[in-house]
Amino acid sequence: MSIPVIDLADALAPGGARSAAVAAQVRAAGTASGFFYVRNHGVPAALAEAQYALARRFFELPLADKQAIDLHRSPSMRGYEAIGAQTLGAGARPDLKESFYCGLEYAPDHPYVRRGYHSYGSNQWPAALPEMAAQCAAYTAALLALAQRLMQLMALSLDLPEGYFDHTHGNPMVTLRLLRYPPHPRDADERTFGAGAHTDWGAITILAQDALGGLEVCMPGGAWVAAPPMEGSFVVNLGDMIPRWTNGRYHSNPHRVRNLHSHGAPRYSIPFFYSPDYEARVEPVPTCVLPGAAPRYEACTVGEHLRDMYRKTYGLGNAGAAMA
Ligand SMILES: O=C(O)CCC(=O)C(=O)O
Ligand SMILES: [Fe+2]
Repeated sequence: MSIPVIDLADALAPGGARSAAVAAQVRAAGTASGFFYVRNHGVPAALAEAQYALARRFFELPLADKQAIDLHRSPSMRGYEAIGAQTLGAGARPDLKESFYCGLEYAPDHPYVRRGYHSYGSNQWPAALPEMAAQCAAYTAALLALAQRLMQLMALSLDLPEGYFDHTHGNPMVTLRLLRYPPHPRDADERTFGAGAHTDWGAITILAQDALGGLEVCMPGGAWVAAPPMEGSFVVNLGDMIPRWTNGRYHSNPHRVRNLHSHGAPRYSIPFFYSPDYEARVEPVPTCVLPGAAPRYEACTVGEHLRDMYRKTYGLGNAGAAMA
């Protein structure tokens, strides 16, 4: 079993001629590993290339410039995270990657910011890269449109009207992350990863990866397979919200990264994490629950789901308090 490639040509607009065919492919991927590639996805190649170029410029800044916008200075989890700051896999060593987080700008008087919803707020930008805010905003807008179209195709794939999830599209929780992985150390043990095995927590992740490779996906039988780069494509994977929405029919599978094949070069990747409106309800859709059967998941909101995920990872300490 491998990771399928889905061509989105003629399926990008509602009612598109190939929408039903694409929905069938989404259903096959969702019930298998929850991973698929997309091509002809509508995001201009020049926009993605500019985003890589920006990521390189950002990570090449002096450490002090990056530390000046440390994530921990931001109430909305935006900014720089140093190498080794995150440990993803159970029993793994801290991840060998550094990153930068940004997202949609929500003004201080936005109700969700006032309510202290996790990651709603404003960005931190490095003073040395004045072009960064506009480039990230343009890339985010393009990826947000793609993510919301994928939610429509997912609705179709579940035998629902394609607009079924549209009411959850307002005030989305969106995180764009720039990642740089140093070369994997030659003497690294089996507990060392660029990113340890994990599932994503949100709804849909759209990943741009450079030409070096290193991403591996856990298939339904438990085998790890490479998800090699494919020019002009993104890797899409379903996050933990989707099993909840589909009553376990679609999967959010573990994946991990090791920068093993780059001949000493750093690997860059740019995941875009999409979650719907923080207040939207997530409950098993009617087409995924047998008549008379109890759903496997309780209804919750997007915010409650994400809070559960943080608690699972960090315990009930600070993260729980910050989300309250
Ligand atoms: O860098 C990659 O290829 C994957 C990153 C990833 O899985 C994540 O950030 O959640
Ligand atoms: Fe991930």
